[in-house]
Amino acid sequence: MSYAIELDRVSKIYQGKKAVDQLSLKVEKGTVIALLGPNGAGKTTTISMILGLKQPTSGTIKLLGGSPKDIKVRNRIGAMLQDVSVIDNLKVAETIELFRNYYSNPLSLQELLRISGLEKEKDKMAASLSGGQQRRLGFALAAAGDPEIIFLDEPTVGMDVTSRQMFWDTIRSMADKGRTVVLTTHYLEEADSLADRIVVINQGKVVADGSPSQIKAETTGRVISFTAGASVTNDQLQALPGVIDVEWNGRRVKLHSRDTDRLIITLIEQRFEMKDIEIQSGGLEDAFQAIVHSTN
Ligand SMILES: Nc1ncnc2c1ncn2[C@@H]1O[C@H](COP(=O)(O)OP(=O)(O)OP(=O)(O)O)[C@@H](O)[C@H]1O
Repeated sequence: MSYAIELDRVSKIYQGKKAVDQLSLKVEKGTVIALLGPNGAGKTTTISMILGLKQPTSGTIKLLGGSPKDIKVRNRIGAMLQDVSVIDNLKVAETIELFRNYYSNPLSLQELLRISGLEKEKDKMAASLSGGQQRRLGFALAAAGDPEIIFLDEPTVGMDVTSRQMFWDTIRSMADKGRTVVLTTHYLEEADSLADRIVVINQGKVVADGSPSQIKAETTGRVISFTAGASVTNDQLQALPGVIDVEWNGRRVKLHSRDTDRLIITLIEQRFEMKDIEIQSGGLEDAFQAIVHSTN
């Protein structure tokens, strides 16, 4: 099996602090993979190392079977990083043309303007675009060489709802053409809707890995939330059978459990002081919170 990306026990240490810790990951070609994790988890550092922009402290990385620093490999990938910097005094179309010229088989200017939704802005100065439009230009530049793997670091930050939906459609059509897409995002809905595979990173380590439905099913099951009376303590709740995680927000409590039917009966039998009880099936948001909580 040839993988698009292979990381073998990769670590990155900054001034004695481990940003990425013995991370191993294999990504099959044609996958849309989302890296999720709280701020500072190590997502951007991981992507920068895969791209050859940062050197791992230890471990090995293969990109399309070769070295991330190999120019032939680099020509087959595209990246949209968090800070898109535009070139002064160039129009949108001119900027895209400049990038197209780097590649032997670029997508056409027309196609790039279309997939980034910048047809109307093509004659505007790139520096005058709004934040969301600049990110779309960043996407057009990342896609310019018709890459086999495209890396998107927080791609939809600052995009309005329409742009985001259009962007998602574009990502899906890239995946349909067999392209590998690696994205980091804080929008769990985005990961849920786009990704075949979600890898949750916390403190530089992979703490969960699976399809969105596997992540949801394996980790949380369901959630009971209620407003707890003054007598209810965290220790009492943690000790209840089947409780995976307890989250507090003021006096509002969220109990994660695989068997909420049994748990609600226990809570009532033990006469816990509860108001405004809700039972929800856990979504990706809850799964994510539970994973991060339990691995902190
Ligand atoms: N150049 C650097 N020098 C020192 N520490 C750094 C450097 N870059 C990142 N770090 C630290 O490494 C850790 C991982 O950072 P990284 O940017 O990879 O996280 P992230 O998951 O992308 O976060 P976010 O979601 O906030 O973008 C953090 O603790 C960060 O402070």
